[in-house]
Formats: sequence, C-alpha cells, structure tokens
Amino acid sequence: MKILLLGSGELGKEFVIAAQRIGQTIIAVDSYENAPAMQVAHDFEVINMLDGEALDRIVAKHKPDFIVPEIEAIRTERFYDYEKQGITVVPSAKAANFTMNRKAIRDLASKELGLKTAKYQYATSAEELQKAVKEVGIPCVVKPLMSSSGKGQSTIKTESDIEKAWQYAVAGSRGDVIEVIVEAFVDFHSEITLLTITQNNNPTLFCAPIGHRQERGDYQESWQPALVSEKDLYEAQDMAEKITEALGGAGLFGVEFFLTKEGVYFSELSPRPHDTGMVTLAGTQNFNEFELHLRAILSLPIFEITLEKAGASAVILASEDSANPTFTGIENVAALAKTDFRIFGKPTSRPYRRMGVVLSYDTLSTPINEITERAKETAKLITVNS
Ligand SMILES: Nc1ncnc2c1ncn2[C@@H]1O[C@H](COP(=O)(O)OP(=O)(O)OP(=O)(O)O)[C@@H](O)[C@H]1O
Ligand SMILES: NCC(=O)N[C@@H]1O[C@H](COP(=O)([O-])[O-])[C@@H](O)[C@H]1O
Ligand SMILES: [Mg+2]
Repeated sequence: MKILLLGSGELGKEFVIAAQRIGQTIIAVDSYENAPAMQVAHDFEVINMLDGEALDRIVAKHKPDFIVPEIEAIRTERFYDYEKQGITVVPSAKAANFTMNRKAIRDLASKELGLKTAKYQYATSAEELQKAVKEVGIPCVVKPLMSSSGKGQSTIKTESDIEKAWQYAVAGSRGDVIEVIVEAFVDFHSEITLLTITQNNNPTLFCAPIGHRQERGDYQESWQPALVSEKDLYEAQDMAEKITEALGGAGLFGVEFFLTKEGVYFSELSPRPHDTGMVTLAGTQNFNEFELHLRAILSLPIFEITLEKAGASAVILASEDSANPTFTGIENVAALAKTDFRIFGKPTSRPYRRMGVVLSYDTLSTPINEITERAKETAKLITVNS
C-alpha cells in the first residue's frame, strides 16, 4: 500500500519504521527538509500543509491508498474530498478535521456527546477574553484554537494576566485562526492518556492507561501502567469509546483525561499516536502504539494487546537554537541496564524542542514511580549541544 504521511516528526518516524518492516511504501511530508520521518521513508515532499492547493498537488502526484495525518495543522477540510476520491484518510476525514481545531472537538464532546469537560468559552479578541474569563472563573487556562504541545497556552491567575494571555496565544497559534478557548482550571490529581484502537471489523481495544506530567503544556515524563481506580478507568473507557465512535474510521487515538476527586474529565484527543505513548517504545506492550496504528489502518486484526512490562519515558530537550545540534552523554545512558533511548534526528534545535527520549523498563511488579524517576534522572545524562 502507498501511504502519504502528513507530518514527519518523531511520531511519524516510528510509524514509518513500523510500516517499512511490513513492506509498505511511504511518502513523508513536512514543512522542512530532512524531517525525522523523511529520513526513513521512500520519498518526501516539503510543502505548507495548511495550503490546500499544495496538498491537492501532492495527492494527485502520488495517488496514495492512505493519507495518515501526523500533526494537527493541516488544511483538513480537503480530506473530505480525498475520501470521496476513494482514498482512506486515517482514521477518517471527520476525525482529522474535528481535532485540527479545539472548538469542533470540544463542542462534539461536551454538547453532542455529553462528556464531562472543564467549563469553557471562546474568544476572538482581548475584550472578548475579558468577558469569557468572567464567565469561566479564575484560575483558567487559555489556548489557541489551533496549536499543540502547549504552544501559546497559559494559565490566568489574576485579572492582570488576561491581556498577556491573549498576546501569548496569538503568537503561539499554529494555523490561520485567531481565536482562543478559555477553560476553567481543573484541579486534577493525575492525568492520563488512554490509547484507544478502533478496528474495521473487530472490537475497539484499550491499552493500559499512561500517566504523564506536563510542563509549559508539553509532556516531560510518561509511564505505563498508570495507577487508576477501576471506576475511573471504566468512565474513561466509556468516554473514549463514545468519542472515537462519533469520529469514525480505524486507527489509534490518544484520548486525554484529567482524574479528580469529582471523577474523570475529558480533555482532548489525538486521532493518531500520542507523544506520551512513546513509553510503549520501552516494550511495555506486545505491540507499540505505532504498530497498533498501522495494523488498525491496514485492517490487520489485532487479537489482543498485552502488557508485558512496566515502563517510563522522559524527554530530552534542547536549550538553545542551533543549526547543527550534537549530543553528549549517550554512552552513559547506553551503559545502564533496562534502559533505551531514541534520538529523533531533528536537523535543528530551539529552546525546549524535543530532540529525543529516554526509555526505562522493569518487571510489572516494580513500583512505577521508581521506573519513572529512573527515566527522568537518566534523561539528564544527555545534553544537546549547539
Ligand atoms: N483546563 C485545564 N486545567 C488544568 N490543566 C490543564 C487544562 N488544560 C490543559 N491543562 C494542562 O496542560 C496540558 C496541555 O494541554 P492540552 O493537552 O490541551 O494542550 P495541547 O497543546 O493540545 O498539547 P498536546 O498537543 O501535546 O496534547 C494538559 O495535559 C494539562 O497538564
Ligand atoms: N504533541 C504533539 C507531538 O508531540 N507531535 C510530534 O512532534 C512533532 C513536531 O515536533 P517539532 O515541533 O519539534 O517540529 C510532530 O511532527 C509529531 O511527531
Ligand atoms: Mg494534550
């Protein structure tokens, strides 16, 4: 099969490797050359994926069987047409289109499906944001409708933060929409990603929950399995099943939840492998999240997902801008037992850019916080030099 991968970061790279292993053909696309997934694909294209005409051009040129989005900021409105042309958009044109913009997915979850979410409002100017904040209450979180990995996201703690939050959101917005969502701050005790796999002719499957810790809206460590009460897990699975069914198609989704004393809140979802799901690269499961996405897409039945080990991932971040980043300390990480790592091969660095990940694992009876602490300490052994 021919797969057009839209977005070629670290998640795409692992997906391509999984696809190469079972003989698929991949064209990797991104806005810059030598992106991680391009380094392992058959062919590549460099375009602005928000440009519908540029997308049309490469779809017509390559005539793929599948279009697999890897990021959110794509002119996803075009996907409905590609579906009509007989191309399978993964997991579906609707799923990619609804999750490109926080408004569509939040209204679907909250208004249409009745899932429990933080109280929220939208705003298209600093003045509207003032009103929205009054409505939602302080503290609250402001995010551009189009952004990911926490870009443009900030927390309002006092009224004087509102103007700053607006400016920051506008500057961090990825797409061409200048609008924000304001959400009441959810005082959660933990947050999880529930990897949910929908299949064409088989039932929906769930991976063991993944716990994670975020800073600046971006993940720092993730671990699997997360300790979640049976009641919370059931609630999360029920919500994940409802929303993935409403979005349609086959593939792996990363469904994010906040766990609180008052129960489980739906936060958002990615209709594709999730960054926190990189923990599955530690061999925690019989199939990692990229292999699961691929199998679901190709309608290869997934009989069961088994939890084999406990594991954790911790990010390796750059601290400076560089056109030629290099790494030191890798040999110290390599020397450790029950440890692995990935360096993504991003051609340039900037402050806080995720450049790699350290993976730790152990038996299922090992306390998960010990493994997570080990991953976190181990990641500090690697430095990104500019
Ligand atoms: N309403 C909220 N209350 C408390 N914390 C929040 C809220 N919204 C977001 N956060 C925190 O910020 C993190 C990032 O938020 P969110 O997942 O919405 O951003 P994102 O930019 O889509 O990130 P990604 O693309 O990496 O998933 C959350 O995982 C959570 O830790
Ligand atoms: N939370 C979403 C996420 O983690 N996405 C991953 O990060 C890449 C972009 O990285 P970059 O900003 O370093 O180019 C994306 O291509 C994807 O692999
Ligand atoms: Mg998120």
